[in-house]
Formats: sequence, C-alpha cells, structure tokens
Amino acid sequence: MEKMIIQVQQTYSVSLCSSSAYNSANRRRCCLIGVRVSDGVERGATMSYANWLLFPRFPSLSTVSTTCRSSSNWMMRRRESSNDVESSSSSSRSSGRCAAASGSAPPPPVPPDTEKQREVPELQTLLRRFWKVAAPYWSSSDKVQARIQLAVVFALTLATTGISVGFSFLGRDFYNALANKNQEQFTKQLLYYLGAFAVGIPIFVLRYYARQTLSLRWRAWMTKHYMDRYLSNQAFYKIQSQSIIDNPDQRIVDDLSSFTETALSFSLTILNAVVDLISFSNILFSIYPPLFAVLFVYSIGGTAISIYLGKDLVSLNFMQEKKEADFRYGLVRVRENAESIAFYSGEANEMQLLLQRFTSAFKNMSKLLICSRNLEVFTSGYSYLIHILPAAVVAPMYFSGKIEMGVIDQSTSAFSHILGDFSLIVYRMETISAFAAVIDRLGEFDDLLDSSNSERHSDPSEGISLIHSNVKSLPELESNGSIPIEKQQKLVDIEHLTVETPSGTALVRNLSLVINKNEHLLVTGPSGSGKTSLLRAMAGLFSTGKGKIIFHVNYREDNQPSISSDVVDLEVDTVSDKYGELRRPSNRNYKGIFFLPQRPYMVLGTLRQQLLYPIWAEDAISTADGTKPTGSLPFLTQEPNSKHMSEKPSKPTTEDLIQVLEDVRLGYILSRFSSLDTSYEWSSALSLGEQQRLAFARLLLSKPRLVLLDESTSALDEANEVHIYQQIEKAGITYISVGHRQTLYDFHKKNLRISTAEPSSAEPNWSIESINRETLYNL
Ligand SMILES: Nc1ncnc2c1ncn2[C@@H]1O[C@H](COP(=O)(O)OP(=O)(O)OP(=O)(O)O)[C@@H](O)[C@H]1O
Repeated sequence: MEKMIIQVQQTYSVSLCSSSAYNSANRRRCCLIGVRVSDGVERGATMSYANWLLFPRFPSLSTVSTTCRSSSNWMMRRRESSNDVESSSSSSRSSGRCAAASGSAPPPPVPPDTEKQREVPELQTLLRRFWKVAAPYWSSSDKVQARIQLAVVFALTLATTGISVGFSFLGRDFYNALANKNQEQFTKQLLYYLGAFAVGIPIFVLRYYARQTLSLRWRAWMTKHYMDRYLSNQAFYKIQSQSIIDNPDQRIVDDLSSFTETALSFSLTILNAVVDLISFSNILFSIYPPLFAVLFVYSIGGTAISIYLGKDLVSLNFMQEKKEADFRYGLVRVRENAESIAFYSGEANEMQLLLQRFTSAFKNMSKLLICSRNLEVFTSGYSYLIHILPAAVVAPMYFSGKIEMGVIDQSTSAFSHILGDFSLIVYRMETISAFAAVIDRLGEFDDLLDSSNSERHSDPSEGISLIHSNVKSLPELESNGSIPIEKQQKLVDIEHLTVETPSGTALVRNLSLVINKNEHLLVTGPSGSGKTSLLRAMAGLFSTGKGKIIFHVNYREDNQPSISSDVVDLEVDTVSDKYGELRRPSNRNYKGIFFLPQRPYMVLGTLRQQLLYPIWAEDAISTADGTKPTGSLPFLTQEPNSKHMSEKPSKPTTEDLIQVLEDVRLGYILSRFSSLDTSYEWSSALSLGEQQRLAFARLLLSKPRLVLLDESTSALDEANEVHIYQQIEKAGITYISVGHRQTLYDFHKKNLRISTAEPSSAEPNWSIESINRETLYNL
C-alpha cells in the first residue's frame, strides 16, 4: 500500500467563502482547501466539512491551505490560530455530530470495503428512487402546512425574479446617466437604486429563510419516517447482523439532510430558471435577436462537454460518502471500545486500521478532485467568457450609435441570466452528481426498509413461524369456560423446528419439544453449535429455517385471557399506512416473554431508566431540567399506541425499584451513585457482573411468564448465581437458559443437548433428558 505522509505547510488558513463571495454567473458556493503531499506534488482536494474537521485531530496529518473547491452547499469560516469553527449548514453540522449521536448503542459492523468502483445508476432508477424518497412527505399528515409553505417559497421566488428584472432596468438607466455625465439623472437613479435595494433585499432574505425552514420541516418528517421503519420489524438488527448496507446512521443523518435541502433548492432553481428565461428573453430579444443564437449554441455545447467531463462524479461521490462514514465510524468504535483497546494496548493497530480507512477516503477524494479539476477548468472558462461575449456581439451597434452604453450592461446581465438558466447542468454538475449519490444511497436504504417491513407479509409457509397463542383460541376450554390444567401448564410448543443461519447453514435440525410451566430447561452444547441461535429463533431474530414455535404465555397470572388478539403472529405485528407511518410492533415483553442477552445492554440515562427499560423506558425519560420531553416535534404528533397501553403492566413505584435492587444484591449502588435519577455511563461505571444483575432486576420488575437467558450469569460468582436463580424461581418465572457451567444444572429440570450439525447428515442433532441431580453429582 502506498504510504502517504502529509506535511504541514501552513496552519489552517482555510478561508471560506460566504454567500457574498459568489460569482453571480457561477452561482455556487465553494470552499478551497488543498493538501500538499510529501512527494512534492501539489494536489488540491475536495473535502467535506466533516473530513476537514477530522484533519487537525489526526496526529500525523494536517491540512494545508492551497486551493480547492467543493460542490457541497455549505459555508464555513475558520479563524486563524483558533479552534473556532462555524458552520452554517445543517448537513455539515450533522456530519460532525454523527459520531456523537451514535451514543453507546451496540455498534453495527462496517461491511467489508470491496474498493470496487460503484456503477453509476441508470437515470430511470435514479428518477424512480428520487420520487419514492421525495413523494411521501407531500401526502403525509403534515401535507397542508408543507404545501402552504411550498407555495409561499414559490411566490417569494417569483418575487425575487421580478426584482432582478427591475434591477436590470435600474442598472441600465444608472449607467446611461453615468456615461452621459448627467449628474441630476445620476443622483435620481442612485436614489431609485437604493430604494429598490431596501425593498428587494428583505425579499431575497425571506425567500432563503422560508426555503430553509421548509427544508428543515421536511427533514424532520423524513427522519422520523426512516427511523420508524429502521426500528421496525428488527430491520436494524438484520442490517447489522447481515451487513446488508453500509452506514445506515449516516444515511439517516447526513443524506436526509442534504436530500431535503438540495431537492428544494433544485426545484426552486428550475422554477427560477423558467421565469428568468421568460423575463430576460424579452429584454435580450429586444436588444439584438442574433445574441439568442449565440447563447443557444454556447449553452448546448457547454452542457454536452460538462456531462462528458463529470460522468464519473456520481460514483466517486457515492464512494466518498461511504468512505468518510467508514472512517468516522472507525473513530466511534475506538471511543466505544476504549477500555478493551487500552487493555490490549492496541493503539498501534487501531491507528493502522484508521489510517487505512482514511487513506481509502483520501485516494477516492484525490480521484474526485481530478475529475472536479477537469470540470472546473472548463466551467471557469465557460462562465468568464460570458462577461465579454455579449458585449463583443453588440459592440458594433454601440459604435454605430444604435444603442447606448447602458444597453451593453443590460445585455450582459440578461445574457448571463439566460445562459445561467440554459446551463444549469454546466454550473451544477458537481452538485447534481453529489445529489445523485445521495438519491442512490437513500433509495437503496428505502428499498431495503420496505422489503424488510414487507417480509412479514410474504409466504407464511417459508421460514420459521412464530405464533403467540391466546387461551381464548383454544378449542379445549372446559364447559365453564375455564382453561384445562394441562393447557395452563404448557408454555412453549416447538414443532419440527430447523434453525439455519441467514446464509442457510443448518444449526439445529427437526427439534420438537414442549416446555411446561416451571419446567426450566438448560440448553447445552459445544461452542458454535447453535444454542444462541435457537434463542434468536424464539425471539424472532432468526427466521431462516422451518417449523413452528408456539407460545402459550399470553394470559395473565389470574388465568384471565389478556386483552390482546386471539392469535397474534409476530410476523404481522406492525401496521403501516400507505406511506409507512408505522405503529410500533407489539413488544415481545408485553406478551409475557423476556430475553436476556449475553452482553447486558445499558441505555443512556439514569439508574431509573436502566431499571424501567425496555417496558416503561419512554415513561422514565426526562430532560436535564426535569421536565418530560414530548418525544416528538410540535408538528409531528406521535399517535399514542392504545394497544401498547393496554398491554403494558403497571409501572413500578420508586419503592419497587429500590426493593428490586436489594433483591439482586445491588442495593449498595444507590448510595454510591446518590440516587435513582443520577445519569452515568453505566456500561463503564458498573462491572459486568453488576450489569448482569441489573438486567435481572429488569426481569424481576417485568414479571414475565417465560424468560430466555443466554449465558446471562456468566460474569457472576457462584453465590450470586444461586441467589439470582432463586429469585426468578420465587417470582414464578419459567426460564430457558443457555450455558456451559456445571453449576447451572442445579437450577434446571431438563437438559437439551445440541451437537454441532454435520453438513452431510439430515438427522436431528439434539437430545433431551431430565436432570437427575444425584446422578449428576455421582458422575
Ligand atoms: N448472522 C449470522 N450469519 C452467519 N452465521 C452466523 C450468524 N450468527 C451466528 N452464526 C453462526 O452460527 C453458529 C452458531 O452460533 P451461536 O451463536 O448460536 O453459537 P453458540 O452455540 O451459542 O456458541 P457459544 O457457546 O460460543 O456462544 C456459529 O458458527 C456462528 O458463526
């Protein structure tokens, strides 16, 4: 691999353009940054704001200011010798924040970087994806407000075009007065000009503000819409465990922001261009009709050349987004796994891995830069020539006295306006290609979320069926309506179950088994045989394979049927309307089944929130000032899920929470961390064993009928393990545990042994036997 050392040439003297630095013909914002590499070759680099921010923090790398340009629509200012960076774009801000926003949730793996150049999607695919991503908002519950705001923005855009036309006439008279040395007329025109500024400028500003506000509102709706689907039907889990697409978080944070902003600005640009074209064509035509022919040939030729020069930009931009997100994610992983890396002394390795990711982003950026540079050479020449071209064409008329000096200025202004309208592709090639990459990434994500949420509606004979049976549906009810004893005892019925990995490798074959109340089951077997995968299948995380898992836990302790529907198939839990406004799927925990994973998950927040997770988590969230957040933006009303409400057990009191901490022998942490409402980074502040006991506290509060424990006591000493199992048995909870420890046999009635499945055999690879403690100890 090529080794790159970047030398510091000058300290961050990156000065960036504000909107006032625009070239009116060019109409683009740009930032210039460059990088000088040690081989002495000076290369400019097109850099995103996030990447630029990361540079100074990278010990062996530093940015150097030379020349660069970026198509992204952000502005920033960095003061020399200061760390103060300001950004005015939401997209750039979000890039910087993405890492922080990831919090301490279990991180998804980054899919392997194949370094393959991505193919440019077809125009038809891009248009379909654009429509699919953009359309839902305009028919959503916020449609009235959205359409009104859009109409206001359009009206303001028309007004600004009218003002531009007015300015062109004012400019003509102003320069005529100047050329004629008519001081009285000049003063009058100057006053008109100033008056027009006073009226016009607020309208320009208002248009910008209205557009940004609408874009923010659209983004907020889309963010919720995407997060809803991402967190439904365990789509986030499938994406993570099967590495289906890269960086979904970046797509939600950065891509959505830049999509809404660019889509709005583009549609207004097109509207503006049409109106401009009509208004200024009259002016230009009245001055000199042949100017039109010159303009037409010039713009068509320019568009063709810029499409040719910028054809690789879409795929390069796509890869750039991915590579930057991968690099940022690498840094997030260092933060998340700080302790493990420090214990391993793995800094050098991490540095190497991070540098690899950065280098990959850098190389792609260099290619992007070369492509941009070629395009830029052309577009700069193209835009500068228009300053002299119209004047050169009409100059003979001026010399012959047919037109005045001011008309030359007006024709240049009209020419540049119309050319700008005809040359949208030339001027915006870089932005269009970056936008196409965003559409591609979002469209891919959207299709994936749709397919994930429609999977449940596919052929039920395929895959593992997960059925929640309610006693009301049982045909064998006694004549008085009560439930037969044997049915009350039955909790889980597994019929001919074959569990496979998502890639299709069989792990458990043809398993049939019944688990009755208090018939605690221990699942054992060699590492990698599929014990956790069996629990995954029972939790609905793995659906590849065949067979049925029927839960009979959906009635209350008092044997009264619960309120939920007769037979609830988890596969059809989520309900979505036309545009996928989802109701959260019914929570497995509300159905009397609880799952404790091997690695305890600590949510961000207070000790109270830890304990109330996941059933009452949303009730426990409060802001820093102690007030309850609404959980939704003012215009995005969150529908209360009445089904949820009725399923939820009543919320534990503070006394219950304190008691349960005592029950799992964690009472001492209350005094150590002052109160239940203290916030900490709990995954670092508590030992693994303490975290496991906290997870058991959640379990005891939730009072399920059945719990699936995946090596959930692996970090506990034997005394605490005994105590915890006694507590859950006392609470009347039936448990299925996965584990390797000999001590676990003491707490279970049956043992399901799974052996590693032979690929060549179709025979069942399991056996079940009762645990006879005496035999066990005699062995
Ligand atoms: N998402 C996945 N894609 C492909 N293979 C997977 C996936 N998840 C698990 N596997 C494979 O399935 C097999 C069984 O994994 P599982 O976690 O169920 O094993 P286990 O018996 O619980 O092991 P251990 O006792 O070590 O925890 C392993 O070989 C694992 O690599």
